[in-house]
Amino acid sequence: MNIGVPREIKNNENRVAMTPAGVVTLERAGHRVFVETGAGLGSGFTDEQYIAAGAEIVSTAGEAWQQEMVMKVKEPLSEEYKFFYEGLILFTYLHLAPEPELTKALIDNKVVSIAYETVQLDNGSLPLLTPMSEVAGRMASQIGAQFLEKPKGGRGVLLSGIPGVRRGKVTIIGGGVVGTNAAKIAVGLGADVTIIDLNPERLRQLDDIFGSTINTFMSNPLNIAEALEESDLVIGAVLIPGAKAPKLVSEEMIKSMREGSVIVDVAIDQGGIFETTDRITTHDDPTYNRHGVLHYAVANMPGAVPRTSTIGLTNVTVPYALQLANKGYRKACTDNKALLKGINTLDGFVTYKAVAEAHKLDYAEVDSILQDS
Ligand SMILES: NC(=O)C1=CN([C@@H]2O[C@H](COP(=O)(O)OP(=O)(O)OC[C@H]3O[C@@H](n4cnc5c(N)ncnc54)[C@H](O)[C@@H]3O)[C@@H](O)[C@H]2O)C=CC1
Ligand SMILES: CC(=O)C(=O)O
Repeated sequence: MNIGVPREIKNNENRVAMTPAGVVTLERAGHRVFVETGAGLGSGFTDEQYIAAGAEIVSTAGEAWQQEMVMKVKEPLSEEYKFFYEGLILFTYLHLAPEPELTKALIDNKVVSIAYETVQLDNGSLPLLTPMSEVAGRMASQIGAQFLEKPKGGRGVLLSGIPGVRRGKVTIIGGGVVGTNAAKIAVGLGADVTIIDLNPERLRQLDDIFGSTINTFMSNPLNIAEALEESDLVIGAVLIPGAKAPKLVSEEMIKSMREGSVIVDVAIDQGGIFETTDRITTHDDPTYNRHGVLHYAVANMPGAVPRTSTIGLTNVTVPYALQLANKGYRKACTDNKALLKGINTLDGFVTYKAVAEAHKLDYAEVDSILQDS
């Protein structure tokens, strides 16, 4: 199969969908990889390294996009929709629930879109989301600590406190991969950490992992409201796979927070869990102030640490890309049910229920389309 790897064009998105090591894996299996010139530079991979690995360098995005399968990191931006064509296999993060226009463009052009974030194993885990959630979770506490500094607009709180002065309070809503990794860093910084989750079993696991270094609470509006009133930093880390994030924090709750507190809505890629994170920010201009609270809502946080992120991402995506390339998407997805769950649009239909519900579009069972065609 011919595989294209375009350069990412989102603001400060320095990751790339394939490393030279990934090229070697695919090339040895008999596939050709076409990398847009300069695509790897942000992650420290030169064109020469790709050529040495067996890739062909193409000078335009169009040439990378005209291949049978395109691998990307972030969802295509509107200026990339013109590259869609019927039957294109697009393997990337998509986050379609908050993206009606992208969903429509994929359907109209009958793209076979396979979203990294909905590839799901039988145990419910999301193997192609996990490494980036690890990165974003760890970054969330680091970023929150930074924006709590006065010159950055925060209330001037040092999360660790010092002897004689109390520690800063961090509340993490959602105790999955992002939440756990955010907690690791926040605990390491010496903060007073609370994790709120809806799943009692998950709260038990967190209690086992962190012991008395954290507090755990069941997710309900009262517990969230009480935690927010006294938090310096709140991290949004909830996910319902494929669906729009639930708005768990109301504008009233934000108003109850102290001036200069910070929220980091990691779940913004699925629409965000705060009523007031009604817009996505960028690494260039990452925060805005609402009711005296600094809001950070960058949807591609790992793009800021591309060396770590690109390697972490491709470690997990390349084995799935190899299955798609070796067998074609129909057989690969029929043989591997985790990959099948990744298909969000096919033959002009939305095949992921939560996405269809988010846009009030007809939903078609992916199995039935694969059988019919
Ligand atoms: N902004 C960015 O750059 C990035 C964003 N993300 C996003 O971060 C979000 C979280 O991802 P993961 O941690 O990997 O998901 P996960 O599935 O590991 O964890 C989600 C957690 O939310 C909990 N949850 C569900 N409903 C809840 C509720 N009503 N109240 C409290 N907790 C609830 C679940 O029980 C689970 O523990 C996703 O939207 C993901 O796409 C991930 C990586 C980068
Ligand atoms: C998960 C995701 O969207 C990202 O890493 O940018």
